[in-house]
Amino acid sequence: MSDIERTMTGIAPDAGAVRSDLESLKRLWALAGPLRGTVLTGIVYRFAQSFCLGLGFGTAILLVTDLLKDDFTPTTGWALTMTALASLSLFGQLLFGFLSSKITWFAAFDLGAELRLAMLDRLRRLPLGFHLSRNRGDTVTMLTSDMQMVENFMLDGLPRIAEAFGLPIAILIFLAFQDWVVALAALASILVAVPVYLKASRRLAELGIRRQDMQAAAAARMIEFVQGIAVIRAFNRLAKGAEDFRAALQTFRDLSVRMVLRLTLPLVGFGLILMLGVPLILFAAGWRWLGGEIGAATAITACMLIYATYGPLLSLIAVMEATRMADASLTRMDRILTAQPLPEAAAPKEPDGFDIAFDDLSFGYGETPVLKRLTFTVPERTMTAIVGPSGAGKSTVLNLLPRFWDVGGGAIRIGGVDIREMSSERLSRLITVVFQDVYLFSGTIFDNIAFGKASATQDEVEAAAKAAQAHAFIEALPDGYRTRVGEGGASLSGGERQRVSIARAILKDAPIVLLDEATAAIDPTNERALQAALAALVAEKTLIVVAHKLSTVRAADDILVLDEGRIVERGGHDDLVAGSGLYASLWRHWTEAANWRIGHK
Ligand SMILES: Nc1ncnc2c1ncn2[C@@H]1O[C@H](COP(=O)(O)OP(=O)(O)OP(=O)(O)O)[C@@H](O)[C@H]1O
Repeated sequence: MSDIERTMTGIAPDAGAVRSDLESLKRLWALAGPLRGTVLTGIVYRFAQSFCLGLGFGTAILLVTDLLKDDFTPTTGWALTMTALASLSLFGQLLFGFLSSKITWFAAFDLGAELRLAMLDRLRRLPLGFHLSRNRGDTVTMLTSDMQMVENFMLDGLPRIAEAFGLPIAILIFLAFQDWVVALAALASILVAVPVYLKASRRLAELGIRRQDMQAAAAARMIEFVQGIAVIRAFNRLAKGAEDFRAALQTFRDLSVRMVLRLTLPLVGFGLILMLGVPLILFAAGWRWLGGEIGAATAITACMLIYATYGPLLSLIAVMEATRMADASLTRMDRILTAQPLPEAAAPKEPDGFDIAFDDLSFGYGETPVLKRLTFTVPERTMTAIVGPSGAGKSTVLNLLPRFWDVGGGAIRIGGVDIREMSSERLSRLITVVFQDVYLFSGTIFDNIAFGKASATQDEVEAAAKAAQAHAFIEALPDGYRTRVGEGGASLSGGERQRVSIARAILKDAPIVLLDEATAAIDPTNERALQAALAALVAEKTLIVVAHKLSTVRAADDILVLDEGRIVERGGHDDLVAGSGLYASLWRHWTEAANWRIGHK
């Protein structure tokens, strides 16, 4: 793997398992789950369609060999049999062709839908760290083009493999009835060529995965380009964005060319070995005819059928790339499907109350410890503020409560129950998180607020919006609550977005609220509205807030001062400010900054 690939894809070189075609088919088979029966029926129909074509050829053999016999006199029964066989071949091809197309289309789409749902479910259950360490564009590509590759393989590749074998098998059976030596001669080159094909395909596996990764990286660059368009324009870096995309495409192209080059020789080898069957059959047929073992008619028809035997198998060459692409897609999807989700409690417990206890808690995102042996409790319906310098680990404390990550050492208990022993669904109902960065989904304002409670009525949504001081500005929008906001809430101001997110949290009405206060100063009107909104949200709740504002810190029942992942001070505001520790110095800086702002107004 080249440096540029590693940089662009962010994927470790050993991240993709290299599988043979047969192993890939097995993997696909395992993924097909309950649809296996349908998939198999589709393949069997396609095989039958091809077999029926072979029946046509077989009928022709019988017809010619019989007619060429010296002592043969056609009878009505014979004519009827030939007509029936030919009709059966034609009718079978039409019928099985239709059935196979119909059933494989349905199976492919059903499988695609099932796989997408399985992927989304897995994505939902994976720790947040997994998502943050991945490129968002890569996940999107996996859910779109990788899925498409697998669907196409089910729809087209797999049936074509069945088809490639149906006709040759039918012909071989007919030949075997005529003369087993000729049939064996026809089979010999197939037996040697197929392993060559499988080996060649396996050689392509690793390149195929890298090629798909690069394609995903190119798509990711495009997504990044669109998402960061404002920054790119502000810094006049349009050319840089295009350059990155071009570099990704160039690497993708180079890998594709290498793949074709690497494919050429083994595929020519496969074709050559297969076609060696032609002289072999000619020799066998001639030898058997000269030896008087078979009639001239059999020898001639065997020679005529040579290309019908090998032609369909040669079409496997075209299927190889589709197989490799589908396999690469499967390998990429496996990175998600086989990633370890957060463990779920086998026998979930119910919390007794909503007090929170951090018990000797340690945590690091990687090797470096971020939180070091924190022990503190937050009694029910109280407010605890966490303060400290940037990077001290304040947001990390909040991230561990909803299990965005699992703790490294120690435990977090809510109502006496370790959060890992509750069901994730119960834990999610217990906690509302209001982030610094508000995310609104593309949809109406109503949908965005109702996100907090699936069954919310218009009245409930409006009541929550009123409490969050958002009703007035929502009513003033062109379509009120039915106004659509762009992805991320693009069409609203920062303060408006925040109040919509608080309305969403109010509607959820969870007993524990985690609040990562916005650091950016906002205008006084918005600030007042925001404070009122927050007051409505946190009334009667157990609240932990990462505090950046003087008003918030003063209002807290308890203040934790965090520095380099440790609690260095703890207590009420008055006691802490009277001391000479970190809090007193932080407080001095805050008040100086506030006075400075006021003085400069
Ligand atoms: N997803 C992550 N992956 C790896 N390291 C992280 C991640 N998030 C935070 N960190 C690191 O963990 C440490 C604590 O970060 P955290 O965001 O908890 O600090 P904070 O006190 O909230 O800072 P701030 O006040 O600036 O928001 C920092 O050194 C940060 O670089």
